[in-house]
Amino acid sequence: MTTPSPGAERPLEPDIVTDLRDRMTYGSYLRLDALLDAQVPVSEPAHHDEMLFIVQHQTTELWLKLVLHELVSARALIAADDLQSALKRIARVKHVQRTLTEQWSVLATLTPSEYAQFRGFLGHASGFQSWQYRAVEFLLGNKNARMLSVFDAEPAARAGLDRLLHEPSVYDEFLRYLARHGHDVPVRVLERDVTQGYTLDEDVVGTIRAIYEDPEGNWLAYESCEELVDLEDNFQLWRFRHMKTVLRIIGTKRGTGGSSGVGFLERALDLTFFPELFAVRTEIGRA
Ligand code: HEM
Ligand SMILES: N[C@@H](CC(=O)c1ccccc1NC=O)C(=O)O
Repeated sequence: MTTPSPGAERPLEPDIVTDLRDRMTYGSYLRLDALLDAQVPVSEPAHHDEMLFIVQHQTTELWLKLVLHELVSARALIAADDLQSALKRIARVKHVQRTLTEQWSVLATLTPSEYAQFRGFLGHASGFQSWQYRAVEFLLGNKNARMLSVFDAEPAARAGLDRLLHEPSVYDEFLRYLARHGHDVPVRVLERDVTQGYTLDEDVVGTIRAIYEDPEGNWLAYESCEELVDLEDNFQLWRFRHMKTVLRIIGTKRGTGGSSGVGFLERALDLTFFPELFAVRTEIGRA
């Protein structure tokens, strides 16, 4: 084998298609014109590091689009008793979450001095106004109608969120699945007002405990519980990295969205989507 020398031209294989007139191409299929035209800095003169800031947010929104696509599908599959397929969707979401959590290290290369030079151009814009992020929170059960008010000027986003607010979450559907498959789930839980955030029910802890005390007898339900725990764990890791990245970039300044800043993000770490799945850990092995 000879190693090609650095300056050597790599020959094109003879069958590479080069006449692409009137054919679908990479760029046309992926709408790269629109996608790559969408990075528009607002700082004047344009600050070098604003590109990083924009790309970081846009890639996050693209991944959130996939997360929503998968979670909406997972919820429908659970409702249709196809838990296996739902778990495949959730497995994919978990990989996306890991990518999103890792991605914070790219933004962490933005220093406080660099960010301070263009932060003022962002006005009151804030991640708090990300409708896709709010949609994921709603789908996972962290419902809060007050979060809708920031979308008054975006009717399509508001309508989509309002619909999700009134629909059962992934966890609501999981508990209904358990009830359909012989597990004790109180009617008050099955018929709860799904526009409200989900709160712990002691009887459901007992139901989950029974599943954890006999994994072999409840394999699919048991595995599903653990997948949901992974999902929440990953979500918390993303929140934690966000909070820590914000701390290193703006310290404890107030947020552009009007919140207290890091304090607000820290409080979000106390939230739990699937309270019984965590409460059961304290019970297991107890008399
Ligand atoms: C320099 C980088 C960043 C800073 C300083 C920052 C700061 C903040 C602050 C202070 C808040 C609280 C709301 C407010 O008052 O504005 C917030 C919320 C939020 N940020 Fe960021 N952020 C940064 C990057 C990002 C990125 C890259 C994303 C990804 C999309 C993001 C997504 C969010 C979301 C979704 C919320 C709402 C969280 C919730 O409601 O629990 N942020 N951010
Ligand atoms: N809330 C941030 C600003 C910010 O990060 C941001 C601004 C515009 C669009 C998205 C943003 N990302 C997350 O909050 C701040 O207080 O500096």
